[in-house]
Amino acid sequence: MSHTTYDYVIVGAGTAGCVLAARLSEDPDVRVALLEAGADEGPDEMASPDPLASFGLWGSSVDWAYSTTAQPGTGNAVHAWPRGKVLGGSSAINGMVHHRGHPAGYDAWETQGAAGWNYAELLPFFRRSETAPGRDPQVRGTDGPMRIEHTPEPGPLAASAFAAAVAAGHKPLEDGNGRQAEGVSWRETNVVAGRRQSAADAYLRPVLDRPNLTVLTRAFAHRLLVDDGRCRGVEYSVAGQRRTVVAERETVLAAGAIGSPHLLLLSGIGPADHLRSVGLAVTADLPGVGANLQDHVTSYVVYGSPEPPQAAGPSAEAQVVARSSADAAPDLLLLFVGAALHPRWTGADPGGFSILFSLMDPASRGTLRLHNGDPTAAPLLDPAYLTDDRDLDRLVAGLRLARELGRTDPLASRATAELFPGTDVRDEAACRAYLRSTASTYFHPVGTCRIGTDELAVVDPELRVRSTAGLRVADASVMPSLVSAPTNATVLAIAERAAHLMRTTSDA
Ligand SMILES: Cc1cc2nc3c(=O)[nH]c(=O)nc-3n(C[C@H](O)[C@H](O)[C@H](O)COP(=O)(O)OP(=O)(O)OC[C@H]3O[C@@H](n4cnc5c(N)ncnc54)[C@H](O)[C@@H]3O)c2cc1C
Repeated sequence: MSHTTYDYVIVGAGTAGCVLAARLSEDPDVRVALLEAGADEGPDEMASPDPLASFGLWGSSVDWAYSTTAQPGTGNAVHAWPRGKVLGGSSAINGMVHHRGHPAGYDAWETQGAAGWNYAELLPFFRRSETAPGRDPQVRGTDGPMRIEHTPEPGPLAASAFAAAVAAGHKPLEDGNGRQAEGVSWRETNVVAGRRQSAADAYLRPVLDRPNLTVLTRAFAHRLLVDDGRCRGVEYSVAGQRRTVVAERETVLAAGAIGSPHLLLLSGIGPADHLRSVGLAVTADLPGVGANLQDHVTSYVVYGSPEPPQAAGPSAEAQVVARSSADAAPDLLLLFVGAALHPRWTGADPGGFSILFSLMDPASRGTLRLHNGDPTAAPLLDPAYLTDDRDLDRLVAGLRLARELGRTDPLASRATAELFPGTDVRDEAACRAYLRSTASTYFHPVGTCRIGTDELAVVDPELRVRSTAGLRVADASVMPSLVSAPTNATVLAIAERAAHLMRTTSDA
């Protein structure tokens, strides 16, 4: 087996891994290796600025193509869980929305035991990640790698949706990522000059010529090398050849909310009973690994419209952060889409429009578990959608809010009919049944290696794995709970902070 030695070994070149590789290799005296199971490039559709075009990437060479276990809370449906497998990871196949969400979602992390993880502490790292010209520089970045272009001029339908949201009582915000986050704003996207800007485009490609940075693609990590309580590196394979890579300082898992807990479990770090049940030796009994799995659930109201179909490409769309009840935290996100979506992401028709409504802080919690000890076998993914009844109640409130928008002018006069759920779905029981049969993923699993200090925490507030020296996790898996926005901007900030922590805190 060939061995190569670096200071830092990062597993996974997704959103977080690209940030970590770029930031850690800024110091010319450290040697950084970045391992990625996918290739360096993928199909041309990856560059498309049209979020709906990303459906075409599902099941392609750049998708892990996971699926959930059958979900009793959504009529026993099995939900497709695409995840990026290419430089840029899921940021190379996602919907490109750039949104932080409401500060309350971050402050809740600290309340749950993630000391020092709140919005105020993360703000410098959000700012460091982006360049948002024309925005308030106290809260938005001015020189970060992720460039946020001005929102394009809205088409008539999108302008009507924004105006209807204001007429329905949602506060108009000049910047949805600015000082105020609750209300209606124009969605920002990771699109630059008409092309997707993944984390690889923003962070990694510009620094690929650094002599102290080695990027290994098609390098599939099988397990961590743990010796005497310390992680020494990673065993991986390229084209069927087994290799090891040694980390003299630290190994960082940035393999995502599925990949990172999966690798910990395959390395014997996780709940001892579960590891033994699949025949793996226990390296460290860490019961929280793979627990706390959660995901945003979404459904939609769809209207027919005589309007000409919206041109594909970067478009201005209205988004609303709202509350399911006056005493709730901001827990609903409504997103206007200028196409008639088919249920559960099975396609879209160009005529008509949709209002997605999503529950942003679900109470339901599920698990990621090993099927067996084979690293190439997909793990069992059970997000336990809508198993906590409070989630369904709040989603019913989301349906009500979305319909209220659809009934409000000037949007109402642009709709011909409510196609889904349809006007016969009215009473509480019918709405609940509609939601159980249509609710699906918003593609934002998190939480499987949660930050904290209690028994079930996987990493401490410096992101060090609680059982094993020389090992951190820095990606979507460390989020204790979901925030009121899609997760990519949050992961950029987590990884920015992780790079800072790695430079300033010891690894033991
Ligand atoms: C279809 C879809 C739409 C989305 N839409 C949006 C959106 O519009 N806006 C938004 O903010 N968020 C969106 N998200 C979510 C967002 O993209 C993710 O939360 C974010 O990219 C997660 O970053 P990460 O670094 O944690 O993981 P990832 O970006 O998934 O990176 C993990 C990387 O690790 C690699 N890896 C995993 N296991 C191994 C292994 N064993 N060996 C080597 N490499 C490995 C993977 O190939 C991947 O490149 C969407 C996600 C999807 C899938």
